Amino acid sequence: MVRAMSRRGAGTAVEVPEILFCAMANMIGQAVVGRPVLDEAGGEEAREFKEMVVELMTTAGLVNLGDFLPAVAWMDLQGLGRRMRRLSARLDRVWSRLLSEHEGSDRQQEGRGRHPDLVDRLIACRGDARAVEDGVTDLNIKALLNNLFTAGTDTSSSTIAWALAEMLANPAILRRAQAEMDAVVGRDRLLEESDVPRLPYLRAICKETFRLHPSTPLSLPRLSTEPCTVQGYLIPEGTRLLVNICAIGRDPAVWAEPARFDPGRFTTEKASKVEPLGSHFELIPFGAGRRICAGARMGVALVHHMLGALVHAFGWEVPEAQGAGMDMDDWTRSSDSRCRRRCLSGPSCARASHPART
Ligand code: HEM
Repeated sequence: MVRAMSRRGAGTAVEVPEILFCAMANMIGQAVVGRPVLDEAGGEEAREFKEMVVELMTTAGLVNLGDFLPAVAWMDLQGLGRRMRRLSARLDRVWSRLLSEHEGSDRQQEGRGRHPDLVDRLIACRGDARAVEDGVTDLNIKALLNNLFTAGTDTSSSTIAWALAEMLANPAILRRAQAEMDAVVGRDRLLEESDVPRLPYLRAICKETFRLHPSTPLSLPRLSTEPCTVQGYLIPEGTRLLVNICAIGRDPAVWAEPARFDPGRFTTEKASKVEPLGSHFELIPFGAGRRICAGARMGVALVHHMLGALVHAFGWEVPEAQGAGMDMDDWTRSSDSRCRRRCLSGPSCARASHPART
């Protein structure tokens, strides 16, 4: 990602969300199918894939009348069911192509021999009734690809885009982060993942972004399997539950000046121990408990490393052509439903120019 950006030359404007999304899909591709899946410079294929992922997440998050009035659900009054089926068919074509390419390439398969990727292992279990009750089917594999690529890409890339946008809006934070990196990493090489434990301010910036801009603001809908009482409220069996992650991160009873982006709040000795991985309930961008995000540790590692690499390697500024500056509104501050899409795919500010530093 950093190489692709520097090839564009100093001072060129880059569409940050696009380039991040592409890098993210490629890293997940590397782990899952053993190769990058998109052209690293972004382009049409990356744009189309990102569009599908964002549409999937926004459509799934819309209020569907049929959920509240089951008697009329079959009419699909808002057309959401039709929209999801169309989208699902488009995505299914992408996964089918990936799966058959994976099987088709003997040379690649030989190369992977010693280091089988996730799909190699799943293919090896296909039809093996001992592995899973009815064996693993192509449909199972495609569903898993769908899960990993959609849940892992836009979540991580929009978090990084928001972090960068907040740093551009607060240049003192950007300068402090770069000073920390210069002291720890220097300017002769790129920042590596192993540097992250020695960069407490970078980690504080990531936590503050997880708090203020969680990529999954209402988590995923869950269903209670038995009745229970929570703080005096009876929740009957079969209730659909949404955890308002966004409101938890902005609770004024817990966070001073909750609307302010202030990584400093995580630099005190006590607050620096608050981690976003589900054991501190005031900060749960990945959910918590048994159904916590399956990729939480990967998500944290990717956000730290990629944000760090971008901030360390380049100087950042908003291009003059952007005019009045950045639009930092998200869906919590607007009744416009398009803002929800914007919140998921990152702020509209994220086109930035990037003279290289490293
Ligand atoms: C910044 C990055 C990410 C954030 C903020 C995030 C957030 C979340 C949240 C809030 C949930 C719902 C948890 C719940 O219901 O309690 C979730 C579920 C999930 N996430 Fe992530 N995620 C991120 C990255 C990833 C990555 C990198 C992957 C995999 C490559 C991933 C895979 C999944 C999967 C498979 C689920 C569904 C788990 C289930 O079915 O219970 N996520 N994520």
